[in-house]
Amino acid sequence: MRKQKKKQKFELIEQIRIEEMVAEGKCLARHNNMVIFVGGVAPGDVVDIQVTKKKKSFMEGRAVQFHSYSDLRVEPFCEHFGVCGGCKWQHLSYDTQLHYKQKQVQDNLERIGKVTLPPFDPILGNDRDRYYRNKLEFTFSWNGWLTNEQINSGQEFERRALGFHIPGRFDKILDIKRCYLQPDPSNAIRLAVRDYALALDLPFYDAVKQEGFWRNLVIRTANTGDLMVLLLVKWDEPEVISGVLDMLHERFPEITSLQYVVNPKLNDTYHDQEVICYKGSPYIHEDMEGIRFRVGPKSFYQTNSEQAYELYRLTREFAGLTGSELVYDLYTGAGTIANFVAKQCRQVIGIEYVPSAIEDARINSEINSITNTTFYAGDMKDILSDELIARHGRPDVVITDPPRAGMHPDVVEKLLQVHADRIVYVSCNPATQARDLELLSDKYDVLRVQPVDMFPQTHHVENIVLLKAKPFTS
Ligand SMILES: C[S@@+](CC[C@H](N)C(=O)[O-])C[C@H]1O[C@@H](n2cnc3c(N)ncnc32)[C@H](O)[C@@H]1O
Repeated sequence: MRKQKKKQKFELIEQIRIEEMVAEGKCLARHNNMVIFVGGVAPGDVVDIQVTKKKKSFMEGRAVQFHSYSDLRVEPFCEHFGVCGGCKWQHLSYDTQLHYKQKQVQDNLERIGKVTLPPFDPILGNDRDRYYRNKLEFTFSWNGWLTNEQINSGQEFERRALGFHIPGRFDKILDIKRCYLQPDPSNAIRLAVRDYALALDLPFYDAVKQEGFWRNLVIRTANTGDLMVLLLVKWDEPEVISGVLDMLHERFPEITSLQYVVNPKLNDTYHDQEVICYKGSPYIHEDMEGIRFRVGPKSFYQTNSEQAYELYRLTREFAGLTGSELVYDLYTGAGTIANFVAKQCRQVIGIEYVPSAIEDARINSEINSITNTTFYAGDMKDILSDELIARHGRPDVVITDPPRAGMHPDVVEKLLQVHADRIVYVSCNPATQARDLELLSDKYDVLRVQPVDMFPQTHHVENIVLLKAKPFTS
């Protein structure tokens, strides 16, 4: 018989003052020269901490009792705060959030990057600190998460749920009453689908047994007014699928794209599944300065349209384009930056791992009559090769927007060899960006740093850095 691992019980540290906000939205306190990382608190709170993990140089814990609250706190506006995995910084005012995001970028660049930095531009906040997302994905569950209050109330609650994952739990879903992330009619659509499904006898998904009919619901609201709803179910049940989609069509005439997927697989990804367009168009469109981006049910598009525009506008400004430049757009996704800057330069080469994103990138050039873009699909470290550079020429400007892990060392090495005059480095992870900046620092100076907030109420921050090639010294 397998032995049950005994859960170690660590100490309770009483009446400790939270000092600072640090990486990943955690706060830091100190006890007997040991650092403790705690979530869900604010600098200035005085709390009792139950230690949950102990390492040589740090501990992790959770606040179990509050003795006094920080002045930085505000009342969270969402009833799901503290349970739901999103919007974990709602207990801080938006100005405080921006302050800590800017600090997070500065600390990382100074501590890890160890490069000479110019004065930072102040973080660009989002005018809209709620309802800023254009896409949300909800999950059905046969056995939703009950809060402590619900359990302690002794009442019976509907266990079937449609909502978001509890942090760290693949199998537990919080039924969402109202979400403040996506504009109307997102909440009304989700609740209508939930009520429709509850009234029928078909099972909500069980993520442990990997069975159940109702799986996921994706809602996309574009800045053009287009609205896409995508329903995912486990097996084909034509009458039920038509029933729910007809109900949506009737109640929400603003839906421009109504689609569904029968996903019989064990996992939720549908990129390899057929999407059936039930009513309306198979696509929605986003708009940026008159450039239309076609977004299909499987396409990637930045989830905050308003701030994506600000991010791209600043990226283009940092690139200092005059019309004559050859630009390489690394990690181009659906070619959004490449197409956005194309009219201000001679030619853009976009490179991206995902072939379907590259198809979108090409289509987006085509529908906007952009003829000076060329896109390649493949791993950056293979595609960004001597052969590619011989074919297209040495870039004047490189724009790079890698995933959270940053750039592969071979890619950084290639950029050092290529030695473009300017690199605009867009990043969603200041720690890996700082690491890469240090690697580039032999040949590049940092000229500008501009954090941008794409995700209010969370600790996430985007950062744009302009690097300029140092003059050759031989
Ligand atoms: C942060 S996104 C940038 C998207 C795009 N610049 C935009 O603004 O929409 C990073 C992109 O890098 C791509 N990617 C990740 N690893 C890659 C690799 N090894 N080679 C090429 N592309 C990669 C991902 O598929 C993703 O589209």
